[in-house]
This record gives sequence, C-alpha cells and structure tokens, in this order.
Amino acid sequence: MLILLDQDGVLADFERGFHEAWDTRMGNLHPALPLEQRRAFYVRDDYPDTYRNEVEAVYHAQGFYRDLPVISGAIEAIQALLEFGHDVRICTSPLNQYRFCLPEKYEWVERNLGPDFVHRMIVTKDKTVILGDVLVDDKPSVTGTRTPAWQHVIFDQPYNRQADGPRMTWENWNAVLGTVRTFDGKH
Ligand SMILES: Cc1cn([C@H]2C[C@H](O)[C@@H](COP(=O)(O)O)O2)c(=O)[nH]c1=O
Ligand SMILES: [Mg+2]
Repeated sequence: MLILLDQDGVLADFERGFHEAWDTRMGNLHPALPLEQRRAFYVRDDYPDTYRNEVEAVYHAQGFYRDLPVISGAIEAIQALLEFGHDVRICTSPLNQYRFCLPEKYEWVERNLGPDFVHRMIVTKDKTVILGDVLVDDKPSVTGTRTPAWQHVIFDQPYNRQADGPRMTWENWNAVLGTVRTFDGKH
C-alpha cells in the first residue's frame, strides 16, 4: 500500500510540545489544558480568546516544530511498515506562518527518521490532491479541492473523538491498516 502519514499529531507530538512550551511561558497565568480535556482540533479554539496571540506565539516560535517529541511507537511502526513492503510517505501541511515551521518540519524528519527519509516528505496545503491508499491523520475531517483517492484513517487523539471512521494508534496500527483497501481493490 501507499501509506501517507501526517506529521503533527501522528508522528510529532504537537500537543506535548505545546503543553510544555505554554506552561513555561504562561503557566502562572493560565495552566495548559490537560490533553484529555482538549476538544477542538486547533489548540487556539480551546483557550480563551484573550490568549489567542500568546497561543499562536508558542507554535510560531523558532525551534517549536524542530524540537517536538516523537509520539511513542511511531518510529518502530514506520520501520515495520517499510519491512512489510509498504511505500510510506509523510504528508504534511505547513502553517501559513511558514518561516520556522516549514524548514523545521524537514529538520524534525531528518533528526528522527534519518536523512534518507527527507525524500519521503510531501508538503501540501491540500492533501486531497495527493495519491495514496490511506491517509493516517489526526484531523477529524481532511478536506480540499478533490475527492481524495485515499481512505482517511483517523489517528486517535482526544480532540477528534467525535469523528466516525477507523481509528488508529501506534499500538493497533497493524490491525487497523489491515482493513484498508488498495487502489486495485486488494487488501
Ligand atoms: C494551530 C494549530 C496548528 N496545527 C498545525 C500544525 C501543522 O502546521 C498543521 C498540520 O500539520 P500536519 O503535519 O498536516 O498535521 O496544522 C495543528 O495541528 N494544531 C493546531 O492547533
Ligand atoms: Mg496532524
């Protein structure tokens, strides 16, 4: 299968990175929301409007994307997927404020998956134009200009539990991906 893996929220732990950076900068005024209480996909929507600038300052900061921790189990699962013979690509959308985000997404992949994996990166604002059998993504609804070729498998996070459909973690990936159909109709 051609497997598209989203980066933030699937491989890179955007939530933990935000939580730690927020507590360092702002914890004395408004402690970071515990992960299990996050409900909105965009973190700014779970914080009071009065903190919008401060929320954005956290993930616009230099080093934020580069230093995100790895989601536990992701690297080992990618190695296993490659060993099974799957074609694995990273399919990621940068912020419009791309100055640090964009190069740091590449740095993150180089640092955590190795320089060869950089060749596997697909950076796009519209994931529906990208071919694949499956897109593993934490966004509850991935939309764009086309009807996507891929099946969306939701990577489980507290802020996407309202969405229907197959739901994956780095513990159950093997069983969940086994249910996905490929372009030619085979498993
Ligand atoms: C505010 C906010 C932004 N994001 C960002 C993080 C990334 O730049 C994109 C999604 O990237 P992905 O690799 O395609 O997951 O959106 C976010 O995920 N959550 C937020 O709250
Ligand atoms: Mg994501």
